[in-house]
Amino acid sequence: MTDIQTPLSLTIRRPDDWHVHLRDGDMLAAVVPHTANSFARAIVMPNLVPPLTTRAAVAAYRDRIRAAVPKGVSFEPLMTAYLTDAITPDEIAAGFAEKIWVAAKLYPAKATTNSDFGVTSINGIMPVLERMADIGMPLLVHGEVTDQHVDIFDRESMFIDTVLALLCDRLPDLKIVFEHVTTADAVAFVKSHPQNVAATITAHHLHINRNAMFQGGIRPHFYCLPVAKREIHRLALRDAATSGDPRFFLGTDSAPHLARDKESACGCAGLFTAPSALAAYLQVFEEEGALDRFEGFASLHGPAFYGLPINVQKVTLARVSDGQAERVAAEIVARDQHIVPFWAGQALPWRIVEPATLPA
Ligand SMILES: NC(=O)N[C@@H](CC(=O)O)C(=O)O
Ligand SMILES: [Zn+2]
Ligand SMILES: [Zn+2]
Repeated sequence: MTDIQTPLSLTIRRPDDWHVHLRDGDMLAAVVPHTANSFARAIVMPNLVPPLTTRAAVAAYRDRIRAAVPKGVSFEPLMTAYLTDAITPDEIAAGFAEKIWVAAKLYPAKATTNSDFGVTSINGIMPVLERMADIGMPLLVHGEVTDQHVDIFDRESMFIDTVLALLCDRLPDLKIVFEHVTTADAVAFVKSHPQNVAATITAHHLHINRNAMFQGGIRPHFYCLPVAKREIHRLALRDAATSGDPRFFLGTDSAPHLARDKESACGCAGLFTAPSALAAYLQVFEEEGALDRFEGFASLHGPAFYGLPINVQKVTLARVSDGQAERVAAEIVARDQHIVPFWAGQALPWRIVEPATLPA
């Protein structure tokens, strides 16, 4: 008996990535095509060295990103400002009014990669946050406390209790994106707030729990921040992502680092997921029987939160059989940059089949 299976396919508005790191220089050139291939727009994080804190620096970076987009592909970077203790409400509001940036990013100082210039006290930047609430500008938050005495697996839930809940009480109108949530606590927090509090969820946190970092040995390519948590948290994230709740949307947190910087005695945090993220998300929705909710998560909820139009372009994705599946490279080498991607060597279960080339 032959088993003929109709290939499963899905046509949706072209998705956006609401949290990505594109870096600069050769690394930027190496990674932009991977994001632009899957996503129409992306919120680009400002944690360069030095960080992007002025209109001039962000506008110049936006030009460098646009120049790195392959010909024939349409991709629009949505820029963000990096909040420091010193940044002024006027600079933040001017960049927003001039459409140089669409949001500002709060990195608690030393919480994660390139956050040394981040904010040391939320109270200290209250005038900036008040102005953002007034003008409807979203605050994007890396939500972890930085106290090294707090267990690394508790830093997100502790941030909710000691920082985020108080901020939401104090500025109930401020639009907040709780970035790359990793815990059931964060999911519950977002659900218990009105629509002005939302969250991004990464593909990797939907796939791995903390065991992945220690499977048969130490696995630096599964180390990111916030660090992956227990299985119950991964399941809560899968529930939230596939629930259809518009407060949860796609943000890969694709964060490339040179392989040698991760494969080190003190390896840095961040997973390069851009090449495989879309397929990785889709697999989750397929496994959860929620393919009909994928478009909301990937293409509709984010623009609604940011007050931006949804993409006009559509893409068709198809389930590919194992024999025909494209494999993610074991290592991506471009412009002399050696990067190990998420799902290295594995077959991608879904791919974009239409349009064959993404329109400009
Ligand atoms: N997620 C990470 O582990 N790393 C990010 C920073 C961040 O998003 O916290 C990076 O820039 O490398
Ligand atoms: Zn972060
Ligand atoms: Zn990030």
